[in-house]
Amino acid sequence: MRSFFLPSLRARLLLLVCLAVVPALALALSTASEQRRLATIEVQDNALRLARLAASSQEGLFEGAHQLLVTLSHLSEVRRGDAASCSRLFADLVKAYPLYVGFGVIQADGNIFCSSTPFPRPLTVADREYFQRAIQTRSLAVGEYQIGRVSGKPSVNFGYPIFDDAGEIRGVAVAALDLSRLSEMVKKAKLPSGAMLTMTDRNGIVLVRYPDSDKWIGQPAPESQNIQVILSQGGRGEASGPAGVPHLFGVTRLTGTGGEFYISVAVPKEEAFADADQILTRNLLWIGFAGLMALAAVRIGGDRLILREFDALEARYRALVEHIPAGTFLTTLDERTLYVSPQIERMFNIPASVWMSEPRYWIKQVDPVDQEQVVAELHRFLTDGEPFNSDYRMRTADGRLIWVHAEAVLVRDESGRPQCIQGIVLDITAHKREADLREHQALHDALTNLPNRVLLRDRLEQAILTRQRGEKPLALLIMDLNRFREVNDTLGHHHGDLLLKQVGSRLKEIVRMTDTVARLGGDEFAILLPGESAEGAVMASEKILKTLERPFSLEGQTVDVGASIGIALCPDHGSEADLLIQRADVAMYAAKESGNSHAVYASERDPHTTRRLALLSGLRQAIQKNQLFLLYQPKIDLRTSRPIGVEALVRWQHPDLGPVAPDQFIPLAEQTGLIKPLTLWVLEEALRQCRTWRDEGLEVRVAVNLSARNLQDPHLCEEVTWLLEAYDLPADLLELEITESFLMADPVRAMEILSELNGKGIHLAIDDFGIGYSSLGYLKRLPAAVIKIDKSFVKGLAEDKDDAMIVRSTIDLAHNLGRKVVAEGVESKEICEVLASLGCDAAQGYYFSRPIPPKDLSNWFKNLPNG
Ligand SMILES: Nc1nc2c(ncn2[C@@H]2O[C@@H]3COP(=O)(O)O[C@H]4[C@@H](O)[C@H](n5cnc6c(=O)[nH]c(N)nc65)O[C@@H]4COP(=O)(O)O[C@H]3[C@H]2O)c(=O)[nH]1
Repeated sequence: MRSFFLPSLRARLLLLVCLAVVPALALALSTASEQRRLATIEVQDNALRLARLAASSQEGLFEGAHQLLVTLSHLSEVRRGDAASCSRLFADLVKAYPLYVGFGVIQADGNIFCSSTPFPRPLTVADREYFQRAIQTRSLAVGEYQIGRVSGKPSVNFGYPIFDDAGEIRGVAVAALDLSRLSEMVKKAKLPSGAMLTMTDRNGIVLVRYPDSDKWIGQPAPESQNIQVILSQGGRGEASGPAGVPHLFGVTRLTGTGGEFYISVAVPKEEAFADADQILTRNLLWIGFAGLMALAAVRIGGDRLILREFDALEARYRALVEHIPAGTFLTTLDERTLYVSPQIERMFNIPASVWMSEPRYWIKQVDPVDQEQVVAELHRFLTDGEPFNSDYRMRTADGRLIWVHAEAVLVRDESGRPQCIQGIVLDITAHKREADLREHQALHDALTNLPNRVLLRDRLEQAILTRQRGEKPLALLIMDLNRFREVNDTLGHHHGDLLLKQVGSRLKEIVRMTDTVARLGGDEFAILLPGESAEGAVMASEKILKTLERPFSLEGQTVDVGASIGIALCPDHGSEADLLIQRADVAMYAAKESGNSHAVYASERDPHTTRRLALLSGLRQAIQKNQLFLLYQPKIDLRTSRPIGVEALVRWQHPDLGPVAPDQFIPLAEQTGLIKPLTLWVLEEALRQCRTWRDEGLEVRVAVNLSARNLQDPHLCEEVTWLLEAYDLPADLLELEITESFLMADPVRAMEILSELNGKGIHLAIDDFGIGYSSLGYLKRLPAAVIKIDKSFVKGLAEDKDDAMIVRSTIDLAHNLGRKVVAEGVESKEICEVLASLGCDAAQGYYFSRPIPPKDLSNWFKNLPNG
């Protein structure tokens, strides 16, 4: 990570400094260029001025030569044709005019007539251009560079025609200008340093050159080819000078001289630009110096003031990145790893160099099971720019499979273009394991490890959905154990837990793999049977009940528990999970109440159907608004034929539905909890009536029915006692009838409550005896004084031998246990007599009286034979 971006930062700072220097550099260069341009103009102007100055002085010289020759051409020595005197004159004249190397006269044929310099043999100059032109033009002609044939010196000759009196040309007077002397004159011109003044003839041959005149006279001037061009530019220009060195030129042409001469002043460009170049050099030095200073400042100061800060920042960032409990990474857009933090190296035991070794290396480590998902999510991330956020499995170097949580974002530049991918990776294996465990715990029962209600509901929903697609039936069984409470209360919770575990194991053993066994809480289990019809569900229930018949061994204690199973079917009883659970529950209670071990849901027994819900709300109001009333049916002693008490039987006059039989609303009240207020209402009403009768002098024991739910009410005994006290009645004037099958639903609890009630002196009777199959041992322990034989046995007493046998053995059994027997449903004298013959103590039934209102009962009592 170190120096990951600092070098580039430093380089960028240095680059900034360099960029800052560029404008200064450009300014210096453009200034220098301007200065050079101005210097060029100035130097060329100056050169031209000097050239013109030199030209005008040369023109004066040439004019002097012209005058001199005109004068000479008129001298008598010249005109007389005396060569000797002419030569002498010219010899003297040379001394007087040191600028000339010689004077002479040339005859019209070109032969030299006389000369300031003696010449031993005849010489001709007829070929000289100046001579020819002087004759042709009949005026002054100036020649080109030449080496004098008489003087042997370099010169430029002036020729002027000599006319005779007739105006004919007799010859040409000549003056040879000494070029070396001419150069001497030029020396006086004030030339700028390094400048060069040159005079050339029309052939570009140097006549005069300062400096180095001796070297150049008679030589072709290098710049001569450009002279015409420069002249065409107004006399200012640029050309290569001696040794090819570029020069700035000022050039002028000598006019009115009778010849063609050029004077130029040339300054080497180097000299011309010396000032500008010097300034440029100085400026460049300053800029360079300033740049170097800035670079040094950036390198030293930048490092100290800025980069050190960045370094510290980077170190802090690195410390943070490398110490957070997550690995961080940076990749290119084509997933080439640029950086992985040490956490990632440790997490996978794979060094950073391996991660970086090839593009998309990381994807190889993803578990093949998750690869497709990861690649798809990555594709979405890279195309849509949505943050990458995913959990998947990856393989470590040592082959372990770990769960990781990865998040990544695209890092963008200022214009929003993605530059690279940055992200974090967390090892969530432990977390995942915990979450799985938590999920398992949330969905399973801790004791049995079976699915709990939540998971059952979920699976049920799934099964319903699958069924809808496949049109397969589905059965839900809800089961609770019959004697679980007994085990719990007698052997303790530990044994209760063991029992539940064993029940769970047995249930799991006998169901199919596709079935679900769940514990709903307490001793309640559910079994989900997908694809099972009603017949199949009944068979499964029987199988379950059979497997539970085998005794359970709980740490040496052997217990028997039965169970009740309610069955609900999809779609017959509903297509919603909650409804099916509720209906299987209803069926289970129905099974319990009916004394059967299993029952399929039937809407008639369901308190939740529409009619039942309407009844339920009506019943609630009926209790509050006194729409209930009691009828009383007497019980007759079969030996004395005297009444021994009455049974209070509740009636409901529904405002819309008319009379509603207790068979319809008592189970409803039991299933919904309304039974408690209802029982209290009946108890109070019956005791109030008993009080009234007593006040009227009629001492009659009133029997009130209790239901199974009343036996689970811990306040029952207290409330009954309170009512007896409230109506100031002795406890033995109250009898409580409890149906045998209710007792068997929770025998331990029933025993407790009955003992408590009995302890208060209240009479107890077991109702509907014979259908609940109570064990003899249990019956023996019950504190009930009376056993009421169910009317279903009594009815068939005259014809059915089995019924007669049951009634007889019940009477015998009861008597052996010291209990009285009351027969219910006695409708005829014949049955009454059979019962009496069997030793039955008392009877109740239509034969004696139907259930009647209390005032009718008072009359009934009074009308008895022994009234
Ligand atoms: N066929 C026939 N029936 C006879 C004869 N003699 C009496 N009965 C009927 O037999 C039932 C006797 O009451 P049960 O067995 O306790 O059965 C009762 C009892 O379990 C329940 N019940 C009635 N009142 C109450 C109450 O106040 N509280 C509770 N918890 N249950 C009650 O409702 C059941 C039905 O009550 P009822 O309809 O009043 O029906 C009464 C009564 O009218 C007869 O000779 N032949």
